[in-house]
Amino acid sequence: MASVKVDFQVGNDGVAVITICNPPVNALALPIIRALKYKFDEAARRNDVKAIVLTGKGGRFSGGFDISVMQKVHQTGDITLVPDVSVELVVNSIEDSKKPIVAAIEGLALGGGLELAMGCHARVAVPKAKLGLPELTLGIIPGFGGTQRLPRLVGTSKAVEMMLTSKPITSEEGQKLGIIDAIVSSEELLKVSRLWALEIAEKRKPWVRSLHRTDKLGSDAREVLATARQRVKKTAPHLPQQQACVDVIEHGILHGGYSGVLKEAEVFKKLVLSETAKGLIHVFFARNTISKVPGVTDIGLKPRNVRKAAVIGGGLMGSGIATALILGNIRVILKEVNSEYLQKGLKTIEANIRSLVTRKKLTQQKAEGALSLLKGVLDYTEFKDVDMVIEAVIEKISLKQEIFSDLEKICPPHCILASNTSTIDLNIIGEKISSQDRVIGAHFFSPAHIMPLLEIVRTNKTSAQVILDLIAVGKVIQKSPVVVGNCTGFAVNRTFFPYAQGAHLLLHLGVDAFRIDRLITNFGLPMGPLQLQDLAGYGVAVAVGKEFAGAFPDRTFKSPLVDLLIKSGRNGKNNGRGYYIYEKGSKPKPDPSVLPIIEESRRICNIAPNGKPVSVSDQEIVEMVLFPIVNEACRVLEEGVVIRASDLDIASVLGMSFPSYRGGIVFWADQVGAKHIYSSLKKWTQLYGNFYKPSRYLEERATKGIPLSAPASSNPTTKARL
Ligand SMILES: C[C@H](O)CC(=O)SCCNC(=O)CCNC(=O)[C@H](O)C(C)(C)COP(=O)(O)OP(=O)(O)OC[C@H]1O[C@@H](n2cnc3c(N)ncnc32)[C@H](O)[C@@H]1OP(=O)(O)O
Repeated sequence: MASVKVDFQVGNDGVAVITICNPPVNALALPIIRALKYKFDEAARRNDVKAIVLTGKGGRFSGGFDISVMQKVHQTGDITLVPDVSVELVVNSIEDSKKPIVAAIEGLALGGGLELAMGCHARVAVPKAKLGLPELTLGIIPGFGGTQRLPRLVGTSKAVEMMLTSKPITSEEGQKLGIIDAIVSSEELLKVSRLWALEIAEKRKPWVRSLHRTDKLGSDAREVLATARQRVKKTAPHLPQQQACVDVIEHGILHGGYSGVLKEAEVFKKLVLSETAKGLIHVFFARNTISKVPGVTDIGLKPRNVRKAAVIGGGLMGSGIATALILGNIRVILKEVNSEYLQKGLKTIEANIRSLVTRKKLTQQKAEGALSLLKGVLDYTEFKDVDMVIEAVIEKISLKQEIFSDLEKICPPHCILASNTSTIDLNIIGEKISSQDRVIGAHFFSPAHIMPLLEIVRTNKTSAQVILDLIAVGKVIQKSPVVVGNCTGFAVNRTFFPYAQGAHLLLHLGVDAFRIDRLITNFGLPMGPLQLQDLAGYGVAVAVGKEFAGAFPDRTFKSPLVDLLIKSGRNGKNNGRGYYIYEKGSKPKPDPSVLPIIEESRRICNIAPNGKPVSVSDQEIVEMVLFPIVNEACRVLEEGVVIRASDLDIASVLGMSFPSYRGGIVFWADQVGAKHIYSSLKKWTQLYGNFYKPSRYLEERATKGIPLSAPASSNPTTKARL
C-alpha cells in the first residue's frame, strides 16, 4: 500500500507538482481520490504555491477510476462506495481552483484519468500518449465529467465517436483536435508543464475552464446526437449505456455543462448497478486473470523468446495461424506436402494480410513487413532452429503421430511441439515420442488470425516452461490465452457441444427452426445454433456429433437431420444452401424448402409427446438451448478442465461469442440461479429424456445454494489435470 499515494512537491518556482502513484496504471483508487482532494486543497491554501501540475508516476498519467471499486459495489450493492469525484474534486478543487492547473500526460490518460486532465486548465503530453474514454466497454458512462468536457474540447461529433467506440486517440491527434495544448518529449514534460502553469498564472497563456466553453460544440450538435441515437438503437440494443451516453451529452448541451455534470453523475451511478455493467466489469477482471496460472506463472520461470516458428499444414487453420504469427513479428516456416498445397497456403496468408490492409486494420508497410517473415517449404531442412512448431494437418491420429516423431528428431531440444487439434487426445498424439513434456495443444478458433481466443491445452506431462512459453506467444500475437486440461473437446467445444444439439432436440419436438435462431440472437449471440451450423458446414457437424456421441453417449441427442440435409444437396454456407439461403451481398434468408426435410427427420425420430408439437414459451426455448451448455460447463468445472470458472466465461465470450455484457456462461448462469437451472433441467429430463439430465455438480450447488462459480471444494473427479 505504501506505493499507493499522491506525491506533493513544491519547487522554488512556486509550482506544486501533484503526482498520482498507484502502479501499474495509476488507477484512481479511493485513497488516491481522497489524497488528490487533500493535496489540491493544500496547494490552493499555501501562499508559496502559484500554480499546479498534475501528473502520474512511472510513465503513465492514469488508467482511470479503480474498476475494482465498482466490483465491490456489485458484491455489496452499496453504491455509496463510489465517491463524488465529479463535483467535489474535478469541478471544485481542479477546474474552479484559483490557481492554474496543467496536466502533464505520459503514456495514457484513460477514463477518469482523462477526465481529471480535462478538468485542468491546459494539457501537455508526450508523443503517442493514449487518450480515451473507454467507460462504455464497462457498461457505464464516463462519470467524472467526461461526457460534458470532451465535446467542449474536441467537438460533439468526435466526442460522440470516441465515447461510443471507446477507441483512444493519440496525443498527436489530440493536439489537432484541441484537447492537447502541446506535445513535448518525456524529458521536457515536467519543465514545460510547470512553465505553462506559471504563464497561465501570469496571464500570458489562456486560463481555460473546459466546462464553460461552448465554441466547439457545433451548431449541428443535436443532429449529430440524433444520428448517433438512431445508430445505437440498431447496433447496440442490449447496451443501455450507449443510449444513456448520448442522452447525457445532449442534456449538457441543452441545459449547460454544470447541469450536464450533475445529470451524468446520476446516470453513472444507475448504470454502475446495471446487469450490463456487472457482466462487463466481471469480463474485464476475468480477462486479466486468465494468464495467471498457478504452478506456471507464479514459480519464477521466465518465458523464452519464440523468434522462429513452423506451421505444418497450409489449410484454413494452418494459414490462419501462420498469419497470426507473422503479424506478431514471429518468423514462420510454412510446410506443406506438395507445391500446389504450399502455394495455396501462402496465397491464403497473403490474402489474409491484404484484407487487413483493405479494412484499414494494418498499414501497407506493416503488411509487407509481416509477409517478409514468411517462407514456404516442402521438407524439414529449415526446422533445425525453430523454437516452436504448430501442427495443423487433418485430424488423423497416425499422421499426427508420425509428424511428432519426425519433429522430435529434427527440431532443437527446446522446441515447443504444439498441435492445433480440436478433437484428438494430445496424449495419443505424443504417445510415440519421448519428449512428452514439450507436447501441448494450441487450439485456435477459425479464422485464426482474427478470433481472439487461444485455448492452450496441457497434458499431465507438459512442462510448466512450455505452457508459459505458449502463454507468452499468445500475448505477442494479441490472443487471450486460456490454459485448459486435456479432454474431449477441451473446454470450449466441450462446453458448447449441446448448443446445436439443444436446437436439434427442440426442432424435433416441433419448434420452428427460425424461431429458435431468432430468440438466441435476441438473447445476444451473433447467430443462432442452426445458422452457426450452416456457417461451419455439415461435415463439421457430422464429425463433431460422432466425437461427442462416442465420448458422452448418455447425453447426446441423435437425429438423422444433418444426413438428410446433406442428402438433399445442402452444405450450409459453403454451397449457399442450408437452413438459410446464402446469396452474395445479402443477409441469409430462411429457406422454406428446408421445412419438409425437418419434417421428415421429425417423423423418423418421433419424439414429440403424442406426436404433437410442444408448446413452449420464448424464454423456455432460450433456456432449453442454453441450460444444457451450463450443465456441461458444470462438468467441465467439476473435472478441473479449467482453473477457475471465470476462465470459462472468457472462453465462452471469445471462443463462442457469448455476449460479454452477460459476463460469460457461468457468470450468466449464476445470475439466473443454479436452482432455477437445476429444476428446469430436471423437469425437461422427465419430459424429454437424458439430454437434459442435471450434472452432479449442478445438483449439489443448487441444493446447497452455492454459486456455480465458487471454487470447487474437495475431491474433484479430476480427469483433466490442471
Ligand atoms: C468515473 C470514470 O469515468 C470511470 C472510469 O474511469 S472506469 C475506468 C476506465 N479505464 C479503463 O477502462 C482502462 C482499463 N485498463 C486498461 O484498458 C488497461 O489496463 C491499460 C490500457 C490501462 C493498461 O494495459 P496493460 O499495460 O496491458 O496492463 P493490464 O495488464 O491491462 O493492467 C495492469 C493491471 O492494472 C489493472 N488495471 C488497469 N486499469 C485499471 C483500472 N482502471 N482500475 C483497476 N485496475 C486496473 C489490471 O486489472 C491489471 O491488474 P493485474 O496486474 O492485477 O491483473
